[in-house]
Amino acid sequence: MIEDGQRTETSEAQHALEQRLISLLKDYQGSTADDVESSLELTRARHIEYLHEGLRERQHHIALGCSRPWLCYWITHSLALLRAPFPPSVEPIDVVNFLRACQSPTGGFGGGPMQLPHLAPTYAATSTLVTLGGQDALSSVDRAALLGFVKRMCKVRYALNMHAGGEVDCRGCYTAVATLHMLNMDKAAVLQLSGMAEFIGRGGVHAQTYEGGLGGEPGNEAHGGYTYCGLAALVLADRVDVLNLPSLLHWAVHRQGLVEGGFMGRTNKLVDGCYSFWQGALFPLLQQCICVMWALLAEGSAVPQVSAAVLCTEEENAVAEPPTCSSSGTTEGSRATNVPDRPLFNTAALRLWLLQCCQNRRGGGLRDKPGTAVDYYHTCYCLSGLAACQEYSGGRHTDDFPLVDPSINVLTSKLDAAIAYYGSSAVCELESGMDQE
Ligand SMILES: CC(C)=CCC/C(C)=C/CC/C(C)=C/COP(=O)(O)OP(=O)(O)O
Ligand SMILES: [Zn+2]
Repeated sequence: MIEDGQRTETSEAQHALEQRLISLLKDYQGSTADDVESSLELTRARHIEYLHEGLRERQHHIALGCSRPWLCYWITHSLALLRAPFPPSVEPIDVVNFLRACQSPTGGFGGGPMQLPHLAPTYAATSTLVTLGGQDALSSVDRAALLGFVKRMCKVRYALNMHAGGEVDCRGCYTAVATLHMLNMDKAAVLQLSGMAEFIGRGGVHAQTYEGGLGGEPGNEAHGGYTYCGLAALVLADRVDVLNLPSLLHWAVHRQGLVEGGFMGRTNKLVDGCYSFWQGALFPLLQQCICVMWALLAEGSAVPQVSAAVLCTEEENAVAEPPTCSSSGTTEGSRATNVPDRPLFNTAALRLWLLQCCQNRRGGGLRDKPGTAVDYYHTCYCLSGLAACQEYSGGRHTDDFPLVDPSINVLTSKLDAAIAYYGSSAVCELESGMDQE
């Protein structure tokens, strides 16, 4: 907290925002004076304790019986973001062995041992193994069988089933393409078989709505979770050309709550900590597409309003010139080469919302909003949102997060290591005799 005497002119805006959040927080049921008065620090040690407890109790999460690889991912990724090791009583190999038990002999991973393969836990298990890294974890994925499973999910015209006979929405497109990306496997056949570009964008059934965001499936309301899945899938597939990017950017900037600074998932709904990632990560992804977007604007599309919130300073809000593109001007590859010279959303406001309102400072963990309980899903995505704030704040604030790939949400260093491992000649030779469907 800033002491009155120490306040400078530039800290005035931050102080005003802090005061606003404090009075807001006091209004929420269940908040205590202690919650409100604490300083704006990430209470790392408490969060690490909470995550360690989750790893130790992992076997007992019966209520989440079909999401157990997700729990592994939320916890291991959160620990990786906090640069924290596993607790002494749990070895990374325990998690690898558990995920091995979730792997289906027909390819892909189920939500628990002996369950049918499903694209969502397949993405979660793979992200966990990539985050753990090393020979044991990376070699445990049966890549050939997994590709067969993903191809079998492409039987519908447009997009993929989440599991055999299951629902069809943007999550399937994303989890399929993100998993293949982590495993350094060719995405072209799955793109072609699924027609996912035309499912998400123009040219087919079109999940992008009149608002600019994407619905889970064509005809549904635009929603942050599905918008992330659709945009990230198209970035990874190098097919953002099918989207109306100015309209998507316009929708995304207006999802940041003007009062709280957090993001909402849909128009006129409440802000929620987890959208700090689902919505917050849209901006670095859009940044990767920005040269394409400005080319579209040059063709005469409407200019998007880039200012994220009234909380920005005038200088931050000024959009006199298009952002500079520091790369070759293409969207090739999934890495953010075009680091913005100013953030496309209000990173300071989002960070304050997360630190002030979403942390449980005493018990550890992060939450949807004050008055709700912490859980591992919100802990993972609130921390992921904070990491995005750090990276795209143009150096304005740092909470010591490592670099994260916004299209996959694993550490960039871990993703690079996995891609190199799967591309190495030793692994290719080992797998060369395998039958790829
Ligand atoms: C990688 C992967 C599988 C990603 C899934 C992304 C996704 C669809 C996230 C949305 C999760 C969520 C909080 C839904 C709540 O909708 P709601 O209608 O209850 O909440 P609302 O009021 O905030 O819209
Ligand atoms: Zn949430």
